[in-house]
Amino acid sequence: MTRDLTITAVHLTPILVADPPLLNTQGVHQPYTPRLIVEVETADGVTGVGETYGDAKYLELARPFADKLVGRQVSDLNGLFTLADEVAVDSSRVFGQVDVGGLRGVQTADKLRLSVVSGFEVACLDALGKALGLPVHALLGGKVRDAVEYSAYLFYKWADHPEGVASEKDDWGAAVDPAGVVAQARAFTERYGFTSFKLKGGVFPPEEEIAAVKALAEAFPGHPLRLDPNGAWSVETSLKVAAELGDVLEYLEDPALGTPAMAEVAAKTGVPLATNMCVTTFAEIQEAFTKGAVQVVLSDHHYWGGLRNTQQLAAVCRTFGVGVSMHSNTHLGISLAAMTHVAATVPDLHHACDSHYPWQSEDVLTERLAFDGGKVAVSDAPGLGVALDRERLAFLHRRWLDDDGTLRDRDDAAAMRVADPEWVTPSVPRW
Ligand SMILES: O=C([O-])[C@@H](O)[C@@H](O)[C@H](O)[C@@H](O)C(=O)[O-]
Ligand SMILES: [Mg+2]
Repeated sequence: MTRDLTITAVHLTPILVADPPLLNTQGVHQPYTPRLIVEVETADGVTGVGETYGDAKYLELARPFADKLVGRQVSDLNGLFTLADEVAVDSSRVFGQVDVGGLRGVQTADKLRLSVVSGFEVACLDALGKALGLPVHALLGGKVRDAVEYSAYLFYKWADHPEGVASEKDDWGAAVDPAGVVAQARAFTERYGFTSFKLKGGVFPPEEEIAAVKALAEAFPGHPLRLDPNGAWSVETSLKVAAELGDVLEYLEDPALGTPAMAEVAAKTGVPLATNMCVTTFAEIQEAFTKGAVQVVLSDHHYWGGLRNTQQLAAVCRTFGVGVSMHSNTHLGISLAAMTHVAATVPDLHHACDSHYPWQSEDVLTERLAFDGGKVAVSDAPGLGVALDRERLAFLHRRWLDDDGTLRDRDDAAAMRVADPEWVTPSVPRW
């Protein structure tokens, strides 16, 4: 049997999906957040789907990339990086852009480019898997586990988005103190069976966040707990928090910003440090590992450049005795499926992965992925094992088209200014 794996069409659909008012150190999530859905079609009529960040700067790179992809083989995964280099040269305006201090670490042009590649890589793997009748994990060398564990991703949050903002109502309620955080954690366990918990910090003064983690430790004795202020603390504050919470934390995530500060913290505490901010590219590994700045790297397959790069990162971490797990930003089911396939192939995955998915009430799939006992079962169906709901996709795309441009780029500080006009993104360290 012969198959024609030539890519005959690529469709890019930017969408806006509902997002609750989750607080972080930069502000609050907007009522809708942009994502980009990628579809790759082959000559044989197979379609593969991918998902990545959907802000304008990603779209600017994704469009020329999509044009260049037509005519290539869906199996040419290495070629995606060469193509990205060509697009980067053509789009030198975007390529030169550097934005320091985002929640995803230093946002270099290289990372933007890799995030775009990841959406196409996942779509190509999905198409290839469907064409060959193999699940994505088999294309990655095969699963070593049948289910992947995720942690409950707790956020301080308001009950509603600020008044006057059109948005979907969520049923989580507010969480702005230790009791609210514990109630949210209970809801997570009841709804999804999670057994480990991560609290997004950097929102309230450290003493309040310490109290919240202590309350979690009391409510869920012996369960793995993490706190992630996204680099909002000084070295001194980080060490105080580590001393207070050392007995109950699985790890502290990005307490201080950047490798030198993280190395200073790591040198003076026994609490393991994790990051999705100071090690976000292969180029950042050497300094961080040499200085002993991090004990766990949280891969985000989007900005690491896809599932195969995530496997390579895991291999480097294994070599240096550094742990690996998965970071998450706001995402939908295609990305959760992709994360689950790659996580299923990583041998030493000793920490539950992060996922924002429970916070997303909307999706583009006919059937949402389910957490059972805090785990997602690894699909053995061809490709990712998910199906696109075209009506939902069209509806969410319509929302993107109707937006006047204010929500097409995620801006947590702008969302906060709706509630507090004086708000400016705090300088770092905040405490
Ligand atoms: O969604 C958020 O507010 C998070 O803070 C996100 O932007 C981070 O990238 C992330 O979840 C993290 O672990 O740092
Ligand atoms: Mg983090």
